[in-house]
Amino acid sequence: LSLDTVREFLTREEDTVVFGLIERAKYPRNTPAYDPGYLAGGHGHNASFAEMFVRESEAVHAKAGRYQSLQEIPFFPFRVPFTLAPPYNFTTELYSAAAFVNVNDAIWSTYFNQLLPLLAKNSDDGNYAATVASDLVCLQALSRRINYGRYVAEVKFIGDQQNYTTLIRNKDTDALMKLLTSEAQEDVVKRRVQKKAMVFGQNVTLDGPVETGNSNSSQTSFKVDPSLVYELYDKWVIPLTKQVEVEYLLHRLD
Ligand SMILES: O=C(O)C(=O)C[C@]1(C(=O)O)C=C[C@@H](O)C=C1
Repeated sequence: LSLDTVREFLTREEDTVVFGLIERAKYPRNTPAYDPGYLAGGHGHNASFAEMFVRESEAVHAKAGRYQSLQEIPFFPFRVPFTLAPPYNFTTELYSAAAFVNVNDAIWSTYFNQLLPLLAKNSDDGNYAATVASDLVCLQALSRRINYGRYVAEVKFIGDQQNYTTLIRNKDTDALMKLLTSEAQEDVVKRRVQKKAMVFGQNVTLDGPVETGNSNSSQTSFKVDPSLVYELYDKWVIPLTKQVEVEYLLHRLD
């Protein structure tokens, strides 16, 4: 594990996040799928259709061993044994006391409350199952990307143990945040995801050249607004990743 390899992972996840958003943007808001009142009587608590779908899907994934790899953390922790496949002997680069640090709760509420209203058109076509299936893909991609901050933090800790150890001992959250931040890198990431939204989200036709999405072609319309993807990273994805990094570091010497 090195800073280059963890950054490569984050870069590849950008593709998954952007494609996920493009797929979700195919469907309208479909608000009943998120309304706890829609499933009357469900499972004895007020879960929305989206929540039920994610919970049931994750149970299948857990059974298939998806969360044996620490790269992914489910939104709903289970004690479901994985029975569909033989175990794989994963090695982990993470420090065990900090390995399960995650911000899935914050990702969940940010996705449904802040992002979806900006992403999907405000109407209802009844395709709730397909819609929440695409939410699940987005949530998994965002969670994998953001909670990968654990790996980034491990690399940074190993690379500068002396400074990090002092700050961790002092529980100096602000100084940790400062030490792990690279504004130049954040700028690269935000501009790259915006460009990916332009490249992946253009309409491809056989006539004419490939649309480049440059600002003087006013015809160009993208499946997801590239500036929304920039903002998603600027306001949520990067800050939450940094929160994971800080929380991981705070447990790095436990
Ligand atoms: O690449 C890093 O160094 C990271 O820590 C990841 C990340 C990001 O979320 O993209 C977060 C904090 C840094 O300021 C820069 C980028």
